[in-house]
Amino acid sequence: MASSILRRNLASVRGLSRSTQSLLLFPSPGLLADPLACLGLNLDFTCGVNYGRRLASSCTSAKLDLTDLTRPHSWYPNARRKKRKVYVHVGPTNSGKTYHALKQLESSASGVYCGPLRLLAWEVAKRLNKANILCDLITGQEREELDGAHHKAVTVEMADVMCEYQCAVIDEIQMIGCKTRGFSFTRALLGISADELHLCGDPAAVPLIEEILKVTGDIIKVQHYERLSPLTPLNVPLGSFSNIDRGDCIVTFSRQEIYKLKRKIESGGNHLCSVVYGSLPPETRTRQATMFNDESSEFDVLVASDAIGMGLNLNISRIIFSTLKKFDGVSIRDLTVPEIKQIAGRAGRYGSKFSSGEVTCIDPEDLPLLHSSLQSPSPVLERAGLFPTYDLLLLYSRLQSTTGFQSILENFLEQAKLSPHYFIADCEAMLKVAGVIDELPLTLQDKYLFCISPVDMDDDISAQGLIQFAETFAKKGIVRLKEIFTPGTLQVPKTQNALKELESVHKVLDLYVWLSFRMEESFPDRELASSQRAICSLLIEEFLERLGWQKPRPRKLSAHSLMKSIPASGFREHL
Ligand SMILES: Nc1ncnc2c1ncn2[C@@H]1O[C@H](COP(=O)(O)OP(=O)(O)OP(=O)(O)O)[C@@H](O)[C@H]1O
Ligand SMILES: [Mg+2]
Repeated sequence: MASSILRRNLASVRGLSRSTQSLLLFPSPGLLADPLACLGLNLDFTCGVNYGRRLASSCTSAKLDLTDLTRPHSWYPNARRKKRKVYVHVGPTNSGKTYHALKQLESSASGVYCGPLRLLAWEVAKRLNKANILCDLITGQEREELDGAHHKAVTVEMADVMCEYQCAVIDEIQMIGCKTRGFSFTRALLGISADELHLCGDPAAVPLIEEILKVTGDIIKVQHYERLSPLTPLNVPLGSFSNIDRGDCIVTFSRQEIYKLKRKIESGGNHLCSVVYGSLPPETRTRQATMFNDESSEFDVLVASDAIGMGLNLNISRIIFSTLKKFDGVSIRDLTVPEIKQIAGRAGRYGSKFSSGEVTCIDPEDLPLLHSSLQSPSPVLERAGLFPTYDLLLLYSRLQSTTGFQSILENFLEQAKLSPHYFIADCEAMLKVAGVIDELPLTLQDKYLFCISPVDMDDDISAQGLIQFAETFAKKGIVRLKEIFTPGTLQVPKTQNALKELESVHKVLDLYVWLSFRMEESFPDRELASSQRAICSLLIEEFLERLGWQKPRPRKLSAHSLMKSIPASGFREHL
């Protein structure tokens, strides 16, 4: 058969990852699997022009459609060789879903926890290691591997689909429907090769999971859970700010509003506020949460964005929504039912200081929406995210007349064929990166890597950081951090703008660390970047502690004293 000859030919081609070569030999038309498979492998993508021509003509004569993504389950031969027992733990927030899945993980000989956030991976690694179960921590920006460990806590993007486990946990599985990150959950769901797979999340994901797994031969068992402690929606709004009490968490969605509320509450003289929001470094978010949780700390109120919606274990007695609207990057919209339930569910965590929770709003007009949302089931998920693999894009690129990653990706996505249970991930952010690096003399693999890197292109400093890294890499093949950033020049921010700038500097250093794990020789200064990144978060915390509060407070480690500061950010002018 022409297609099997083609597969054999392709499998011997230099430049395809080992996993892809084996998949090409796997008898499936839905070939060229794993979206993230290439990332850990050292690939050589210098296939010549002749190869491109040969491949193009082979594909045409074999009528092999590279854009056919209708059988993603066949992309993962390791998982397909198993008849996995899939346990789906579903229920409301705070019902013990993750707790029960982790108990199974702990009692297994080997296993992996896949979470949606670095904070969750950290928490699980810490928990297992404390219980004397050696557990590696692997995220895009961290690799803490322990001799003899058979367990791993990872962010879902880092899940290894080539490894064999006795037990695997995928937490917050309803994120499979997330338009940007859903495809990584699909990949973990279809691809992890484990005897037992535990999925935790919202019941709204169950029909989709059952549908997707119909073709895998896995055995599925759904376990329903009830909330462990009561959550009461109040009939009255907060009223005056003098009603703010210990253990309250005020939720709002803009950074500016968070600091405004913090100042307002602290000016009352009775409370100090910890803050948690998305662009704070994750370690800062954890430390702010720890300070709020600590009964002996004076920071007894939390002001947060929806960044608290997942993961952090917080001693919250009452959630107070300052608004039920949020700007989602395009327009201002109402919060969805799942968002409201997820955030409200942080109050009254089982086993915390507050055994029952309450939820209310500042604006009385928001109460009806709050009440109805808490009583409504989340809308059933209909489709899971999907994204083509690098290898697939590489093969497809050989059939195109352009070398621009942006147009290759756009053309591919336009032609992609999917089954009704899937959607193609929103790759607007990737296309934005492609748009700025496409002209550089980089291989497709390098471009792909920069495009999937965790850069925030809406943040000017982060975007400039990425461009600087890509340009220097294209020119010299090696990016020394000191050429771009002067270590020892960071200082405690004095204004909101300086704070925002420092958050962005942290993101750029984080990006360097991320790149260093994938192109070790070209980004050799990982240690320096990590230490500067840690200093950034300490300085941010120093600022947060000083803000709105004049009384000096002893600290074990003063970030300020760590360095003598000169300019606001250590990055040279172009950053
Ligand atoms: N049987 C149990 N014994 C002791 N503690 C428990 C038990 N079940 C749950 N907990 C604790 O209750 C809290 C909530 O449990 P868990 O995190 O598993 O809830 P969840 O359903 O996963 O919530 P979410 O949807 O918010 O992630 C955790 O601190 C957990 O350790
Ligand atoms: Mg959970």
